[in-house]
Amino acid sequence: MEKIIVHGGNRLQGSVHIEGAKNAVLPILAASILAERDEMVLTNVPILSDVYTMNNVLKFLNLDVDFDEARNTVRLNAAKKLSTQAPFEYVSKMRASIVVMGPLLARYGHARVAMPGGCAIGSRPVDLHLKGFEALGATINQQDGYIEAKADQLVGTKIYLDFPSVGATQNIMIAATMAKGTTVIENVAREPEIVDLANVLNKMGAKVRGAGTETIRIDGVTALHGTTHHVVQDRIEAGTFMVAAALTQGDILVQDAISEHNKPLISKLEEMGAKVIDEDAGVRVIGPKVLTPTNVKTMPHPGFPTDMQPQMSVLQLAANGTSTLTETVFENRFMHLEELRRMNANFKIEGRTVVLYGPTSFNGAEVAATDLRAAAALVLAGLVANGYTQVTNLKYLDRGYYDFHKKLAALGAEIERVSVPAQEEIVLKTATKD
Ligand SMILES: CC(=O)N[C@H]1[C@@H](OP(=O)(O)OP(=O)(O)OC[C@H]2O[C@@H](n3ccc(=O)[nH]c3=O)[C@H](O)[C@@H]2O)O[C@H](CO)[C@@H](O)[C@@H]1O
Ligand SMILES: C=C(OP(=O)(O)O)C(=O)O
Repeated sequence: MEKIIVHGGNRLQGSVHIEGAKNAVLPILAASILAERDEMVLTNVPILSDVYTMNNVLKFLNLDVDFDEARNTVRLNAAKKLSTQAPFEYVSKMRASIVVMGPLLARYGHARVAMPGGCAIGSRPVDLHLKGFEALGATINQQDGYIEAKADQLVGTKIYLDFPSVGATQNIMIAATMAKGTTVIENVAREPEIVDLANVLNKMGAKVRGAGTETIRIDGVTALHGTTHHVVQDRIEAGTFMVAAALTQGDILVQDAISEHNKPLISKLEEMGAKVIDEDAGVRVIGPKVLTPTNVKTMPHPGFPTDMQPQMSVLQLAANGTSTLTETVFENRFMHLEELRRMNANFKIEGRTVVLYGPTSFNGAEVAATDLRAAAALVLAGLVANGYTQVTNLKYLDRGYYDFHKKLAALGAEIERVSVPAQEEIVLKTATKD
C-alpha cells in the first residue's frame, strides 16, 4: 500500500499540464466496439487505473487494445468477432463498464453485462439506460446479477430522460447510432464529455446532432469505422488545480484549460476573491489573502459539477465565515467531510446540505480517501494544514489523477508518495475498516 504525505504551508506557483479527461475517454473506448473496419487511434489518453480497467474489459470482449503510455495513445481494433458478455469480475471494478452495453447492442443486438453496484457516493441505478434501450426496441432481462438486452433491430424513437444522466445519455446515444431511422433524446446530459463522444461518433460515420444542448438527434447508419481522435482535456483535473491555487494564495497557470468548461467553478472562485485570468496559454488563478465564504449547489452541466464538490468544500472550509454546500446529484457524497473533521473542520450536515464553518485552521492528520474526489480533497486540505497529513487509500486517487503528487511538488508543495511497510499497513487497514 502507498500513501501521500504532505506538509502544509507552501504557496503553489507555476504552470501545470492537464491530462485527457477520464470521463471522456472511457465511453469513447467503449464506442470503439463499433469500429468494425479501420483502427481507432485515441491520443491524449490519460494513464489512469480506470483506463486500464476499460482496456481490460475490451480485451476480454476480444478487441485488440494497445496502450502506448509514452505517447498517451491507445490503438484499438474491433474487426474480430466479439463476445457480448461483460462479467462481474470486470464490471465490479468500475461502474463505467456499463457503457459497453450500448455499442454491443448496436453491433450484435445482444449484450449481457453484470449489474453495476452502487459505490461510496450513492446507489447509482441504471434504470434510465435500460429505459432508453427498451424504447429503441430492446427486451431487457435482469437475472442472477446480470442485465441482458436483446433486439433483432433497434428502431429510432423519441426518448425523454427523467434526469440528464451522463452515462444513460452516452449509452443510448451510442446504441442509437445504428438504429433504423431517427432517434431524438430529450433532457440529455450536456457535459463536455458528451460533446467529445458525439464528435468521435460522427468521425466514425455516425450522424449525431445537438450534443451539448438539451436534445440530441441521431439518424441511424448501418456501419461505423475507426478514426483518430484527441481526447478533450480533463476539466475536473484542471478545476482541482484551480482550487489548489485559490487555497494556497498561489498563482497557477492551468495549461490549455478551457474556461468555458469550468464556468461555474470559475465564477465561485472569483466570488471567493481569487483572480482568474484567461490567457493564451491557459487559465491562470491567483489566490486571495483571505477567501470570502460562498454557497454552492451541484447540478448537471452547465451547473456546478458534483465532481468538484469535495475539493470545493475544502476551499469553503478555509474561507473566512460560514458557507453552505448542497449536493443534488448524488445522495451520499459527503464522506470526505468526516475525514476532514479529523483535520479540525467544523460543519453540520442537514440532509443534502452541509453548513461549513470557516475559517478552518487545518491540522495535519492520518486520513483515508473514501472515493476519487475525496482523495483529491484530502490532499488539498493537507496543502494548507499545520504539520503533516497522510492520505491513504490511493487506489481511488489513481482512478482519476495522473502523478498528482508530482504535479503538486513541481508547483512547490512539500509532498511525497511512499510505500507503507507491511506492519504499518495492517495497522492502517484495521483503523480504516469501518
Ligand atoms: C465515468 C463518468 O463519466 N462518471 C461521471 C458520470 O457518472 P454517471 O454517468 O454514473 O452519472 P449520472 O449522470 O448517470 O448520474 C447522476 C444521477 O442520476 C442517477 N441515475 C443515473 C442513471 C440512471 O439510470 N438512473 C439514475 O437514477 C444517479 O444515481 C445519480 O444520482 O456523471 C456523474 C455526474 O456528473 C459524475 O459524477 C461522474 O464522474
Ligand atoms: C464519480 C466519478 O467517477 P465514476 O462515475 O467513474 O465513479 C468521478 O470522476 O468523480
